Amino acid sequence: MSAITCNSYTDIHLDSIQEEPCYNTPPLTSRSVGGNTPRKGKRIGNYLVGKTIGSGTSSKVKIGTNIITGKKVAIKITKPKRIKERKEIEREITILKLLKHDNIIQLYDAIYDDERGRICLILELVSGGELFDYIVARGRLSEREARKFFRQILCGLIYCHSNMICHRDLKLENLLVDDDGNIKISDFGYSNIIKPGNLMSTFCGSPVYAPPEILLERKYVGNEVDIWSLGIILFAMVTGQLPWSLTDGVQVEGLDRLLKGEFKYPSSVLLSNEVKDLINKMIIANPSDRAKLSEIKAHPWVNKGYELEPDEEYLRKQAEKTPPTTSPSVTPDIPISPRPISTSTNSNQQTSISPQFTRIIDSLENQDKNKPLYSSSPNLPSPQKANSPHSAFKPNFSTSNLEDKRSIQPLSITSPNSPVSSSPLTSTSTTPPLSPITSPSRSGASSPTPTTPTSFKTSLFHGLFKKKHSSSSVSSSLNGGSSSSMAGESESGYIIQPSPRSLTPVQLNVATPVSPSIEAISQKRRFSLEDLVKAIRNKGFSKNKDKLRSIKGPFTSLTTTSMPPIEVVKQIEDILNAQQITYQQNGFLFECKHVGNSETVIFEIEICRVNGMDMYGVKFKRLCGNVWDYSVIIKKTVDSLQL
Ligand SMILES: Nc1ncnc2c1ncn2[C@@H]1O[C@H](COP(=O)(O)OP(=O)(O)OP(=O)(O)O)[C@@H](O)[C@H]1O
Repeated sequence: MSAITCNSYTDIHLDSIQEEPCYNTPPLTSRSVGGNTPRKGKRIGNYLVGKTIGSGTSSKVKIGTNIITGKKVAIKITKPKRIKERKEIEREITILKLLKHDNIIQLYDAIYDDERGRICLILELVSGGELFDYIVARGRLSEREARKFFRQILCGLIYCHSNMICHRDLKLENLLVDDDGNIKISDFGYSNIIKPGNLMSTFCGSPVYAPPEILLERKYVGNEVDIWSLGIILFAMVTGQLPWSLTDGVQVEGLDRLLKGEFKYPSSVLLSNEVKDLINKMIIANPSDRAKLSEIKAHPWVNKGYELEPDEEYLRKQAEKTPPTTSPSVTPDIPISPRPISTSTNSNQQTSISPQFTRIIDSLENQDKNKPLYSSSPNLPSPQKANSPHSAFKPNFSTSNLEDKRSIQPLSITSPNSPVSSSPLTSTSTTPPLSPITSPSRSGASSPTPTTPTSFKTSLFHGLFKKKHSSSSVSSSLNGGSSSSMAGESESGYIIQPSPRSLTPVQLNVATPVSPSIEAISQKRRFSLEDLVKAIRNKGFSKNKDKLRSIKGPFTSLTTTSMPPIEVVKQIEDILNAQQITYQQNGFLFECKHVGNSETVIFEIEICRVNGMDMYGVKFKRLCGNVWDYSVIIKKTVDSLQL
């Protein structure tokens, strides 16, 4: 590479980064080789650039070899053109730097090639390729094998969520398989910090794996989005198919069912009731009804044939790997047990967030405000440090409900004799296993709604949507795999990328025999999440009233809260059901009808944002009926609300 100016770590400004030890190689130009004999070929920093092993919408991933140590890495090269793209990659760096877990891809370094406008992520190389390809090669996975992968995905995700990070783009293509058959969650470009009481509104992810709230452009908390995607992933693993067919362009087949969370299992695939039960509890349209990670990890299917729940097993393995010592021989990367501060989200919910973590949240928020991202040198562990005992997994898993309690030990790297790591098996999850299928929308262990089974012949994930062109695995690339180009954008703004590999979704509405086989569809146009959201808008699914309105009031202390509106929605549903009030819900608006002895009362309940404040309010409006009856109902409702 000629005259590259690799301002390695030019300017990341997060304090957390500075607290980590600096193992970085010094910033290099292409001619600086750290004392060793320079090797020929393209270089990025200290890395000799090899073959392309994958590519995404905005990146190319190549094999790199550290010219000093000879260690192989993956180099994700991005050339952000827009601020949004740059933010995404910077966010990915920021978040990846915080995460150290065996089931999450490790970031070793980030190199800023200012001259060529590139940002290069030096990542742990995962040689087995994408889980997507793994499934394609096999048609589908046995439940046993799916369980093994699923437990590992769960471990990584529990770690993320307990550290208040949601991924928001979980899909088979972002789950890499290493040489030992272990999962590594990758691509944290859309990940975000879950800030208690705050809702997210960015629509992101991949159409096939995105839940209704994203497609309908509603606000969401974050965790539930990942749970939905997890459900789709499990469905795909065990059936080799997707629950819905979202066909090319704006002809969105199966969309109504997707938005309602209705799907059917292919009749050609014999599945256990347990796995269906678990999938049914994850793929649920209403985000607050989706199973929590604490329920999922305790589910009988997840633990069949295993002694411990996934995270407990992980901790045990970590403890076995780390020899017990009385005093830590190495200073932890991040302080042990940072003094927590409390962020109260509501009376029942207490969240402890370390000052360090708060800084990170603030930094990410500043990113959103277009503040400069980089101002100081980040210090990332070098590849040589990848297996440091301090990369052990230490979230607090003893909570019975991770999402609800949000009791976290963010980023606490615990020394081998710290309380957490010394007793890794003391997790005391009190969450009972999930009960048998309870979802009212699902009958038995199968689909909730009678829909015609459909075949999954081609393009399950690929031809339909934006799909990365990657070689089938790193190994094949090492043996001379082809290179690929970055995805381009068409004039219309659609992402067009010829896909050499494709899978097919369940073709609902088409009475063809179910086939789990996967055929390749090439040259099929993909469409992005944006296109799908537009299509939904055009179809009129997404109405304004689905959005949270911002109003001044009037509100009282009994009708205001900092609780996420989605939780308030759930409460209102429960209260109305308990009072036997019929209602129709449109996003944050409930149109209610109470048939009394004398008269029918019709009224509205709406959850709104309190103008200019980070609070939400519940607003009531009588449309018709007796005022006295109405006030009795409202009093009861307000008294039952726990805001
Ligand atoms: N560490 C790694 N080791 C091996 N292969 C990798 C690694 N990271 C990424 N890849 C390959 O490169 C592909 C693209 O990477 P990645 O998903 O991170 O890119 P992206 O541009 O963020 O993708 P997207 O289109 O989802 O935005 C992956 O699907 C995978 O096949």
